[in-house]
Amino acid sequence: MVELLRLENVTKEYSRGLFGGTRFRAVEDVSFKVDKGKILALIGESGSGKTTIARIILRILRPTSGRVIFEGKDIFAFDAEESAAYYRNVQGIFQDPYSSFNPLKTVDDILELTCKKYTCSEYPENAIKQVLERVGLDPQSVLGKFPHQLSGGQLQRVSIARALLVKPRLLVADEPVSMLDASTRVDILNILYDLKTGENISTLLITHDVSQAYYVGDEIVVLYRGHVMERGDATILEKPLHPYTTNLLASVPTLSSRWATEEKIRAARLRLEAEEETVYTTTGCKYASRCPYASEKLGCFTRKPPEIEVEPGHFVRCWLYERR
Ligand SMILES: Nc1ncnc2c1ncn2[C@@H]1O[C@H](COP(=O)(O)OP(=O)(O)OP(=O)(O)O)[C@@H](O)[C@H]1O
Repeated sequence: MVELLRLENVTKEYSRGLFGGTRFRAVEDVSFKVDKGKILALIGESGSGKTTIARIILRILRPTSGRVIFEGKDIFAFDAEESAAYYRNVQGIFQDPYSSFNPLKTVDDILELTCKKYTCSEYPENAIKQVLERVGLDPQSVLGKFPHQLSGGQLQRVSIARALLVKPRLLVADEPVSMLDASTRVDILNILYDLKTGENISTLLITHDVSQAYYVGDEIVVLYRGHVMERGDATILEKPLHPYTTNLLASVPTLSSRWATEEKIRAARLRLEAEEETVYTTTGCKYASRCPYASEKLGCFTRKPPEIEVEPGHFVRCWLYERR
């Protein structure tokens, strides 16, 4: 496997509170790599730091510490030429396709502008038709239309087509299908899969949905409150080791189980709110207050667990796996 991008101990602190007086770590000591021609799925619940990581990789944010290495070089040490190449090589696809486009411009205008900015081809019209067909759109059905005249699924395909115009090496797709209906979701995930196998394009797929991650992910990274709790190839979702991953998989709804009662939902929400503040200041494991296995004896409440390689390529951040 050939590495394309690597995060090394990335930490991001934000200012919080009145006048930004307190600092808190939204992302802490995160390391993982994305290989060429592979899909890495980054899973995490709301607030776990997924978008922060995406924004760091897209160079919208700088990490407080740690490095992001693309093809062997720190992306925050690039010169102007390398930065321009990076912005071409790494393209973002976002959750809400409607907010990704200027509502006053037609699809042709939008794609031509991208072509002009990146001089994508000698024949922009042909290039545009080609990428639209690559994402399963009939050019005639979308060219000349404004974003609001297209469905969410069509528009998300247009945003992937726009990214493809510049021949990227890596797509950073932040919840790209969470606003789409179930069948359109699968179509878009299939496109990411086809781009990987056909054009060797890697994807960092950010999602809160474990089933999406398992559907297309070659590698999986499970994030909780800014920490990577477990990572490895897709089989880690078949035999999860971290109590958080196990819990996450157990909470995937199935047709045989009905939605929880109002009371249960309210209790869960209250518990999460109560945890919110303590979890960011804990000196121990961030999952300790919810973990059924957490104990004083293991040190879960006082010691931050390191990433432990439990089997080759399978990392778990949990004291249960400490070799004694
Ligand atoms: N600019 C900011 N200033 C202060 N806090 C921030 C800022 N951006 C994000 N945060 C906080 O950092 C934490 C991680 O946010 P982030 O958006 O990265 O999470 P996420 O996993 O993408 O969540 P979601 O799925 O809800 O988008 C959250 O607690 C959020 O409130």
